[in-house]
Amino acid sequence: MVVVRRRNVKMFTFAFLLITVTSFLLNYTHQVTTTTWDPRHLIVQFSEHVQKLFKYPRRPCSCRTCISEPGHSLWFDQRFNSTMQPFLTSQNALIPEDSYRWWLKLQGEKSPRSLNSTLAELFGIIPGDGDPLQERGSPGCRRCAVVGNSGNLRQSRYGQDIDSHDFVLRMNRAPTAGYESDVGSKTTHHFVYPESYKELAANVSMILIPFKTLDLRWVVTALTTGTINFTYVPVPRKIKVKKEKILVYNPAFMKYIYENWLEHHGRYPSTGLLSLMFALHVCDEVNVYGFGADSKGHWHHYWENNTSGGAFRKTGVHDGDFEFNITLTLASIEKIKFFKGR
Ligand SMILES: CC(=O)N[C@H]1[C@H]([C@H](O)[C@H](O)CO)O[C@](OP(=O)(O)OC[C@H]2O[C@@H](n3ccc(N)nc3=O)[C@H](O)[C@@H]2O)(C(=O)O)C[C@@H]1O
Ligand SMILES: CC(=O)N[C@@H]1[C@@H](O[C@@H]2O[C@H](CO)[C@H](O)[C@H](O)[C@H]2O)[C@@H](O)[C@@H](CO)O[C@H]1O
Repeated sequence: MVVVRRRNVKMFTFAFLLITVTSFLLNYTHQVTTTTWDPRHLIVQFSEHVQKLFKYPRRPCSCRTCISEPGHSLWFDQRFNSTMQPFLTSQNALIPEDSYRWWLKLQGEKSPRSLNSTLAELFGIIPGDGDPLQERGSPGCRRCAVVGNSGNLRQSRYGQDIDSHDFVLRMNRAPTAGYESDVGSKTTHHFVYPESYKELAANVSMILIPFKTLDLRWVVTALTTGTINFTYVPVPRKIKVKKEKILVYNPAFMKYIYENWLEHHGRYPSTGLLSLMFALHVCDEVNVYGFGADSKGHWHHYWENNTSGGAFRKTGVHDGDFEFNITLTLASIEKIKFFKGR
């Protein structure tokens, strides 16, 4: 009798543990899995989940709702992959072959230099040891504002609201001086590529988005010899930003966005979408400003007076409409808050 009862307790404990661990691991990876009872498949899946769990432990989040939480929207869960790494770092400078081949075509670079030696040279100059925004294990609720460059920010009076975030992400040539009441004055991270570079305040992290090998080499020369001054347009020979403040966007993360989120629309993602997706992966709450047209249908920049500029929609590189729909869908499922401006 006692033996039977003990066996029952053991079996119950084993079944309970199996169910708990499996559901925790499946939940953890955010993947939409189809049920299959092939034992080999289950073992492979199980070991992959365990590996991911140890490699990418989930950061505790104390917001009311946290972006990476699965189970709220199938559309989101099917696209969001929390294991994708937004930065290249000195410790993680490997780009998978397929991502590299895709990336090489973005700007049709003729005879590119070796990527490995370029990255080795780059990480010999910049520390490239990650970003405090990314430090896992730090508790709390990371509130991020992503500020695009749309003219709909004019007269919006969003400035104070934007500045109240822990992290404020801006991009390209976006100025704050003179526009503080509408766009705020705080910047923690600024996304640029050589052709859109502007000098940043000393406390701002520069996130380089490389679209070609030359962009990575440009950072090296802009910090040293000053030899590169032209890519497809003139670019600054020298930059003042401190080496410690430079972070490098991961081309494999760009490809993930292009495939999972853009579903191959356009030639490659815009800086706005790259910044928004970056925020979704490193912040707990994301509020989006300065995306889309203004109330009159103009697509100009907030610092431009010529409202018929329309540069963002007119380029043949990005699918502005599809990108904007992603933003609206994210807002409709309450993963982000979208501030439409004026
Ligand atoms: C002529 C041209 O090439 N314009 C491109 C410019 C240009 O290269 C830089 O401004 C140079 O400093 O860069 C882009 O973008 P741009 O610098 O215009 O804007 C950054 C991001 O803000 C969002 N945006 C902008 C204006 C607007 N009316 N609505 C918006 O939603 C978009 O998400 C956009 O990505 C870029 O890098 O993506 C995309 C633009 O197409
Ligand atoms: C207006 C246009 O199509 N310019 C392209 C240029 O695209 C721009 O690239 C930027 C990154 O370098 C950024 O993505 C911006 O949003 C794009 O408009 C490049 O593709 C360039 C490559 O040689 O060709 C220009 O004609």
